[in-house]
Amino acid sequence: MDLKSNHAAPVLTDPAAPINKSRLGMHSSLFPCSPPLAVLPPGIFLTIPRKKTGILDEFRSSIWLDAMKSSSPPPKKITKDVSNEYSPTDADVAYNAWMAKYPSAIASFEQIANHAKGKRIALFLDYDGTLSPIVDNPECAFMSDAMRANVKKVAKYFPTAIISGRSREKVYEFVRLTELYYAGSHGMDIMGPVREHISNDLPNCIRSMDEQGKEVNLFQPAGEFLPVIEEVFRSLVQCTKDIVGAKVENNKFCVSVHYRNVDEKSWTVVAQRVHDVLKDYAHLRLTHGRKVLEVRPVINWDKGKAVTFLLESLGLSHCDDVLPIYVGDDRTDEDAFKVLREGNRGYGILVGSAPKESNAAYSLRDPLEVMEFLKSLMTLKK
Ligand SMILES: O=P(O)(O)OC[C@H]1O[C@H](O[C@H]2O[C@H](CO)[C@@H](O)[C@H](O)[C@H]2O)[C@H](O)[C@@H](O)[C@@H]1O
Repeated sequence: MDLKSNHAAPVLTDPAAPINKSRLGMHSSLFPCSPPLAVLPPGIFLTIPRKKTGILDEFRSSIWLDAMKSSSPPPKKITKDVSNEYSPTDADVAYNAWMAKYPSAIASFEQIANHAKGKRIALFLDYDGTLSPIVDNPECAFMSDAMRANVKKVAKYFPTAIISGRSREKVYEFVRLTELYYAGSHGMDIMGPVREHISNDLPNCIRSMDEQGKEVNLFQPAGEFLPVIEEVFRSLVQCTKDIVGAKVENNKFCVSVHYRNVDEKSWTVVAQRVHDVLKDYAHLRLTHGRKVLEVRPVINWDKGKAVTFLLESLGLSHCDDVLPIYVGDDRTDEDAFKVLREGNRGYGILVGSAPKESNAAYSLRDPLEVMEFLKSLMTLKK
């Protein structure tokens, strides 16, 4: 299949029109109505990108720039006047209204605990900005030992998975806990427990070994894209090398172009260069993360689908007594929040202190609060 074409512009949002799924080399049993995989999301299919020229015109350039600017707002500061008396600003009022809509998962813990009564919790955790603080250098986004210890403890009581935009190998290097399940590349690379009916039905799901030599299922729905992603990674490195502060990260099934350390005046240059490379790849799309442009295959797969897949792999689908909880800070985590909200199954918890619309039900300010929340969760152990 030709994953490269010179007639399309990179897709900025998920377009709708499906094309023949067999072109992706996937077995038809991946698709709906084939029990026992009926809980898996509807088919993984490619979509037809909009035809466009290779020029990032002024209008679209400003849309990119707005999205880039809003992608990682600074944490909320409480305003005090000079006499040190609290004087709420419009921003404070907006923040309080936002907190009323997305209450603190710590302050509302009793409510969460009541809902969890008689249920088995399944925990899903994002990595960057959730378990580790956001830092300038992505190579240095280490989680604290205290956080690692708490994740380890919580995983003793509840099945726990990390779902990250990083490559699975990289996120494992950071977390280094063997008792967890890992999904890298925004859920496009999942290592989960062995479940015969899944590996038998999905050609992109193979039996493999984890670091400890334990048998696992490895599901890589975008496997066919590996060479294209490699090629795009190299092109992006090449074409951004003269932009001071730009950094391109290979996340295996997706590529991150970081502009956190690029002077804001050059953000449009970053956008233009990424656009210039992607215009030749009709089957890649672009999403925005926290001061990062993320290039990924146009397949119908995201963190939400990864949650559904893992619940199925863990034998926790179709169970009324399971309460999935997903904690994440980024736009890509919204897909997972949405799956939980729409299925009325559990809670999304948004990490952050800058008001934004979300499909989450609760919020936590930062990774420190995430750790406090994990400690509280442990009080619910059976
Ligand atoms: O899904 P996640 O685990 O949250 O991964 C999303 C991206 O996280 C990383 O980038 C972000 O964190 C960096 C370190 O704090 C920060 O420098 C960067 O600005 C953030 O966007 C990671 O480097 C990306 O590859 C992930 O896609």
